[in-house]
Amino acid sequence: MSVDAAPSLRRSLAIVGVGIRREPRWFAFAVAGSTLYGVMTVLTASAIGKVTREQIQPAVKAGAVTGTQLATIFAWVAGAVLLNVVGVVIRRIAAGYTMYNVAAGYRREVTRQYLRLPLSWHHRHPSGQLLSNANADVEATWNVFAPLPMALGVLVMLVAGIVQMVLVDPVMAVIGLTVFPALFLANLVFQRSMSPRVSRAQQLRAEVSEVAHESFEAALVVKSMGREQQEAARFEEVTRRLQAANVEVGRTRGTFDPVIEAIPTIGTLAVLAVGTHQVAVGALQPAAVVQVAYLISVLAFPVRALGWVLGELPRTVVGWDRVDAVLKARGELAFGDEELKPSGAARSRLSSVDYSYDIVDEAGQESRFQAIHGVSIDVPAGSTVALVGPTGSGKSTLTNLTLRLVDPDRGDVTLDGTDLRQVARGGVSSVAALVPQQTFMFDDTVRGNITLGLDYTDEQVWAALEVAQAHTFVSALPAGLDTRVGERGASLSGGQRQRIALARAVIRTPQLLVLDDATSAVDPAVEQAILAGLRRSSSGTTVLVVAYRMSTITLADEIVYVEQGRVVDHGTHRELQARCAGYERLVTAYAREAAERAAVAADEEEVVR
Ligand SMILES: Nc1ncnc2c1ncn2[C@@H]1O[C@H](COP(=O)(O)OP(=O)(O)OP(=O)(O)O)[C@@H](O)[C@H]1O
Repeated sequence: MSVDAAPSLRRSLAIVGVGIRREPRWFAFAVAGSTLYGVMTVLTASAIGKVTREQIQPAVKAGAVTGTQLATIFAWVAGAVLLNVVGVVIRRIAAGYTMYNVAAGYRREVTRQYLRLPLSWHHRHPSGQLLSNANADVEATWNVFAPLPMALGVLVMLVAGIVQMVLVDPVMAVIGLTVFPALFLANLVFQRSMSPRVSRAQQLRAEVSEVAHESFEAALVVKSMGREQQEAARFEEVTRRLQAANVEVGRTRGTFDPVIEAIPTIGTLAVLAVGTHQVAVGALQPAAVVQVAYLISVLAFPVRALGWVLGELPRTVVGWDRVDAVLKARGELAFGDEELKPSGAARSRLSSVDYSYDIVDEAGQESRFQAIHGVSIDVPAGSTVALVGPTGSGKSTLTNLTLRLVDPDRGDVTLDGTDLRQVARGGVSSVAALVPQQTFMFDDTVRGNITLGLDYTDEQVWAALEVAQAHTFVSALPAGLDTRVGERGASLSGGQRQRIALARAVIRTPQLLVLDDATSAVDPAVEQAILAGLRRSSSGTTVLVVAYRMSTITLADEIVYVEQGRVVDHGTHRELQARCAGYERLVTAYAREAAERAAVAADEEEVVR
């Protein structure tokens, strides 16, 4: 074995050990079943030797076979086969339980870890890769449990078989003992050439799933931009590479398989050649030759089973490395044990906060981009504060910081004076809610999308829908609250989805409600009604709203104006208009856009009349 193959074998065995420790009982059952099979196979050889000696040879000599002889032969062979079958059934069932239980456990862990890891980690990992980690990689890691119990159990068979061979005839046993090392060596060479090829195929399988996922996700862009051909070509390119890698794996297997198959057959032929000569010179009984020839052919199987395990081990290592990278991913948010007060509007503060994103370029080089520079924002309890700033100025990043979806690199973020890093897990989300730019709908009913499984009454749901100005359209839906919205809310318009997402936040009566451009798809009049409704219904709520419309901005008690990740100014709309040139320019543009839209709407009305 090469120098670098040894640690990899040791590593893969260590990984297998991890799996065994998770399902020791089922694994022990599987090995026991396999051992029964191994022992019975060897005993079958003895049974064949015995019936040859005691029943077949006399029958051949007599030139006729009696009913009793036939029945005895049948009873011995059938008994041995039955016990073999029992061993196989136990091993298969228990190995299945071992493999699927361990894989299911790891799938759950990977998924739990995804949900635990902060947004900053998710920013760096495409969802196709996550799918592949939770699925193909977990499978690749634990597939080894299919052949492993058999390989371990039949080791017993190998030892017992060799002992039996030596007992039957030492000369012929020497032939056997040459066959098995040759077979094992051929298997080792086979595994060494397979290992890199199998690793590459596994890596490419993950890549195919990543590209496929991205293509399906981007279906709308691809179709609307007429990029079907290019996207199909991109997918084809990666699948071709996978195809080539799999063909390479098949070719290697195809080259070795005949050699590995041929070795025991050559051994059996050698035993028959030497054996018949020995029988002819009267040195050996025919039964002994039959027994040893049978042993060589059946013992080739355990050696092959060991080969299958060795064949699976490279995939185990590749799969494990990818799964383990997720499980060991750092950056999990640490939680404290502070509780936030259960009700009443909360005061939210950011003090001298810096935040940087990790960026990975085409060449895989990591760097950091500082998006937020020394920002301090105070949102007094019960107030409505608007965040205003040009595109890319850091507004969404600030909302993420406010709700501790990410932690600042420097400075701190508090709710009612408690540093969010000290709050217990789940504490922040139980008192604060975010309605993000991109709304997500589950393929569930309207009710399910609002309650998210919590126990709210229909009255509460309708009240939240009313604040979100969604009650009219929901009551007009065919099944009202029970209407299914389709995958990602496909059966709803963008504005309707936003209003359901808003109702989802409102029903929780949060102490802090953060709206990140959450009403962009509803028309200004409805938006005005929503914000007025929020103010009326939410004396117990503080609202931080990322605003793009004059109507939203003028409703706020205070406006914070940001540019390039820095707070440039804050105050009332009038104050900022008077003293902040950047703000003035931006809101003038918003006002102009609103006026143009109103003019178009008026024209359309005129045409209709
Ligand atoms: N996941 C990310 N990785 C790297 N950089 C990011 C990431 N998300 C945002 N940025 C960068 O951080 C800066 C602030 O982005 P942010 O989304 O907070 O701006 P914004 O003011 O909300 O923009 P918009 O008004 O367009 O929604 C931008 O320059 C953006 O390119």
